[in-house]
Amino acid sequence: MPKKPTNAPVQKNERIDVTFLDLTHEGMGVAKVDGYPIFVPDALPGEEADVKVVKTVKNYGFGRLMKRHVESEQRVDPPCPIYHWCGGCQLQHMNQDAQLHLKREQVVNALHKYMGRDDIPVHETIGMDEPWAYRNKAQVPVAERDGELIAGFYAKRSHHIVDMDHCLIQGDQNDAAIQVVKNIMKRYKIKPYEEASGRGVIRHIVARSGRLSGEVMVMLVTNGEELPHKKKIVEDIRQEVSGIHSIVQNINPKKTNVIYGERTEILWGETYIEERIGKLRFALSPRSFFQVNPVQTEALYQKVLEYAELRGNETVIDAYCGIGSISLFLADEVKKVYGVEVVGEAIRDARKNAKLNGIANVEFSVGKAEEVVPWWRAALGIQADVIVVDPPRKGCDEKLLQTMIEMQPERIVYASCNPATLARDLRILADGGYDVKEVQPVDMFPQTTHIECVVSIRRKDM
Ligand SMILES: C[S@@+](CC[C@H](N)C(=O)[O-])C[C@H]1O[C@@H](n2cnc3c(N)ncnc32)[C@H](O)[C@@H]1O
Repeated sequence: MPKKPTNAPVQKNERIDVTFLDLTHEGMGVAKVDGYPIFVPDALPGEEADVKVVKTVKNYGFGRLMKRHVESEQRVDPPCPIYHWCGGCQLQHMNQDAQLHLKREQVVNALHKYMGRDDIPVHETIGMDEPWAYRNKAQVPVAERDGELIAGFYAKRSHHIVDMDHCLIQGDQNDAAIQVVKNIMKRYKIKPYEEASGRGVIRHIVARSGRLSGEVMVMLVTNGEELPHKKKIVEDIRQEVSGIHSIVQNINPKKTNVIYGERTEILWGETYIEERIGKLRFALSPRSFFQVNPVQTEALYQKVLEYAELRGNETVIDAYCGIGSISLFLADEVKKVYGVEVVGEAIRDARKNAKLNGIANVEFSVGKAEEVVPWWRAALGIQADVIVVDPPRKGCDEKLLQTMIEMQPERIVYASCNPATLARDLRILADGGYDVKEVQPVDMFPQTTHIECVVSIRRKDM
């Protein structure tokens, strides 16, 4: 008999009747046996079921749902035929209202857990009218299985590709472009990259599109310089991908899970495609970060603008500015915006975007926000009235937070894609003399557990 791990009140293969109380970030139902959590795929809060325990470790276990006794009113049939295998979405089995509610709860819980605060107003999540076909970028790994070329997202918790003909959250143009490239690879017998041996040619197919411009960029991420039948492949992509504007090759010879290599070469067309948010035009280079859901990006930026409470005479810092989209969105309403971003290519795009939109009161710098902002203050005497931060999932660097506290801007607007690091950082700002006024969650990633939010923060004496 297997040894019972400490704290586990159940054993592997045991059958138990449970009631689900919660959902994990990966969309698994959470049930508890004597306080010991058991995570079960395809189970929703409020449901009751017969579960087989499949794994136990010290502080939690996993189960498989054998029979559902009570079904949640929030449950819907997931429209995607591969939903249960593919790891791309986690919430298709939950109706839209319940998804929005769950996302708000994630934020409320993080504020409670990491800040010990239950008094900060968290608004209802702003959802999409049509929460499908919203993504403007698809990066799809390719492989060979049983002699067949497959392309799709990784299965949940694995590196096993689930072959896909159609993705319901992808924009239609990207979706079609991925299938075209997959067929072209078959036509010219281009070998996909093989993780184990490090051999093969194409690692990922990437398609990016501008929702309003209709322009499409196809990027082939290859294992080396060589791309057999390059000319024919480029010609076929030009003929077969609707809206094609740019074809690029990114070279990644390293044995790594990181998708992109350092070098990117243009094979045909422009070096960028265009996207629009509100009245602004944005040029997107192959490697620059851009929000994946342009419809909701506009809602997010409107909130940033509202929370910035601009009067026209402010100096604003936009830290983690990407291709300068927030800086440019605010520029009309202020005296000056300084943007800082660590990726040089994104800053080149930001400058190009400023010109494209005829905006002159913005200045962009390449570097780490935590190094550049203190330098702006010390060497150039820049004093911000408003600071906007939009960091990656790991949140703001503590040095940047300290600089912000020392700089004493009247208002801070924090856009975040990770409630846990957001709450951690808000606590530092609150301890540094700032009031966290309110939080607005925005559903940038329908059908997934991810959530974005914008927070209004004010200096306490204001
Ligand atoms: C969530 S994105 C936000 C981009 C932009 N505000 C937007 O709305 O598209 C975070 C950005 O921070 C950049 N970044 C990551 N670490 C950084 C750092 N230490 N300093 C400055 N930028 C950084 C990333 O390259 C990325 O462009």
